[in-house]
Amino acid sequence: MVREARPKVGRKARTKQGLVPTLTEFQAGMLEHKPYRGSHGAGAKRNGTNDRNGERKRKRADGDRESKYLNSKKTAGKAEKVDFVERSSVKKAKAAGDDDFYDFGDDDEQNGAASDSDSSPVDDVYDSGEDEDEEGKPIFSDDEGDTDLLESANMQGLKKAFKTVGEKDDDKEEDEEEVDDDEEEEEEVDDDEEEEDGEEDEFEFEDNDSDGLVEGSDGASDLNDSDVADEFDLEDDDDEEGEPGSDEEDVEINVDSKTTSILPSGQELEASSSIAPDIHLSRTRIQEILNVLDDFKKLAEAGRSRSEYVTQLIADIANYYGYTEFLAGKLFELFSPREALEFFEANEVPRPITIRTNTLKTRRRNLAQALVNRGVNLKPIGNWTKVGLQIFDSQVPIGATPEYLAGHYIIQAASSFLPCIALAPQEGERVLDMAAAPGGKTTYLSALMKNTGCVFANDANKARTKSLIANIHRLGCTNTVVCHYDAQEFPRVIGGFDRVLLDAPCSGTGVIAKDASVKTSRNEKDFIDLPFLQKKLLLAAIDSVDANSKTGGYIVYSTCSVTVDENEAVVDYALRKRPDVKLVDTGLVFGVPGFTSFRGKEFNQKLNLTRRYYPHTYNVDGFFVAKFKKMKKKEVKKEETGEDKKKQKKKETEDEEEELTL
Ligand SMILES: C[S@@+](CC[C@H](N)C(=O)[O-])C[C@H]1O[C@@H](n2cnc3c(N)ncnc32)[C@H](O)[C@@H]1O
Repeated sequence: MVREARPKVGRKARTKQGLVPTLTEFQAGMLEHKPYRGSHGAGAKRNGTNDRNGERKRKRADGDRESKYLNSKKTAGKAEKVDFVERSSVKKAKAAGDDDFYDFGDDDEQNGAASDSDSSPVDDVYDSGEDEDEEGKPIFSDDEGDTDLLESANMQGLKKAFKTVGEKDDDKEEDEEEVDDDEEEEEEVDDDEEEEDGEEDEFEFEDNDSDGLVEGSDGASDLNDSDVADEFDLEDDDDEEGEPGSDEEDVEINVDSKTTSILPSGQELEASSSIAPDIHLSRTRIQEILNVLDDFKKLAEAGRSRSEYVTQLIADIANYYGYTEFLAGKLFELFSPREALEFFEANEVPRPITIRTNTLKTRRRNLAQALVNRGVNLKPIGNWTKVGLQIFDSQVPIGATPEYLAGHYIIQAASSFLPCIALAPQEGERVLDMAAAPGGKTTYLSALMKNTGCVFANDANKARTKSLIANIHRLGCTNTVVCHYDAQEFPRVIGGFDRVLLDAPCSGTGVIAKDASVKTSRNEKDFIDLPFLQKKLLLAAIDSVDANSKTGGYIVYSTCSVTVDENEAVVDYALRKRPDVKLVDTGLVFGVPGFTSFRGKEFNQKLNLTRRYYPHTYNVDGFFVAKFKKMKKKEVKKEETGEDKKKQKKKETEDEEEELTL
């Protein structure tokens, strides 16, 4: 029986006791991982590469944090339950023969299963995320090259992360289905051959989830609900509130006794400013403050304002997770306090390894079969993509298989598929990919166009075009022209495109799980400079599109950042500056609608057509996608009603003010 855990939209962790599970608990969860499919299961071995110093450091820091936390839990009399999780996990690890169970920070050998940047013959291709732009900060790409920090087993980790104490398994599917053969019919390779050789029967995917998201779990645990409850001592948590010994009661007692002392006094604050921050104090207080914020009237200390609690909460989050207070605050304000915590927790866990089938060379089922034969455990990502595969574990380096070298697939983050799907380029069109390196999206566009028409793949950074060219060659994209202009120079360089993709340079706040340096490297100036560049690039993208294109006239803007400054604010600006474009539906089947207002700022109401993606909701990188349609002159006139004109006037005044700040 296959059991699936899928993070859901807006799902809240039920933290009746303590925080969502810690990294140690996440890792403990990994040991339950079993291969979803195929007879070459590599057990709980995790994927990764040798090139992961930053990641190791982060994990060590997390390990330290965890052990500190466990110590603090013990002193707080809570040790038993946490300790039990540890002990039972160790037992499982031993049973599974996993000697490296505690070696989370130093797993070079274990991680040979994924793209190995040290040994891969295509080293140069994997440079994104490590390259530096002119300011010396990384340019973020969610594609190949960044994936070498990913680990397959984290899906189970996320499952544990969001399955907090007492939560029911309501999101698990027990039914297995074969993937509908119809979906394969839409793939590029001719179906007829397939039917003749009857390969459908040879390779059946199981259970393609109807919600179409990236799996939040390995989907392979054979524990049933009661096993899970036994294993992690969850039974009590489903008890009625207030029952003796229930965790609910623990929380109440905890809160009652601490409401007066959660926030530090002035003296304590002064004293703490001269000593090193206490991570386990922060962690405990995070939960206590969340409890207070849940029921402020009842639980707040007299004379303390909500903002005092929020300020302390942000400081504790910054301290515990290692962010600057500035960035912690900026990200915190996107969510409710509890959801913010889910977001920060999800940033501590790598996203699943995913690959995209290159339909110019093969079809997904053939690729899957070939990889299964090599000892790769995988399954389709979800219903929303016919070309994506999620890798659970592998006995071979995913970045160096013969299929990889032959260009049958590219290692690509699932979120990175989204802008290409939204752009939906058609055969025979002229398409511009304005910021293309290392080419994950360019090569997808090329495949969607079946190597017809022309994709202009541009990147301002000449060094990065090396990896772009390498990917284009490896994947056999013959309809592509590479250039390296500052994209602001379009359409002067060349214009009149049917479609333009602007996957903009951004702060990378959606990919913190991949690059923890974002936590401390981004400052206020970045969130002025980057949107400034993004706005200019977006206007250039719009101006490069032919409104009279017979088949297109579309622009897609995307970032792997979750901040409003880099997303809705940029799109709203473009709508004001270019009345000949309107937002249209992205066609993406999942994603949270973009903000139509944020912290007192009103945006164009059509911003609800844009889509946001978060690691904690969909187990994909944080991402943003907006799709515009450039209108013909006649259409623009029709759109402009009297009401719109009034609004336009108001916006123009705002624009002028904004110009002054830019
Ligand atoms: C998010 S990455 C693009 C990832 C790429 N679309 C992919 O899918 O592989 C952003 C890219 O923008 C490029 N870039 C930065 N400023 C640029 C500019 N002014 N014009 C064109 N490209 C620029 C960077 O070199 C970087 O490769």
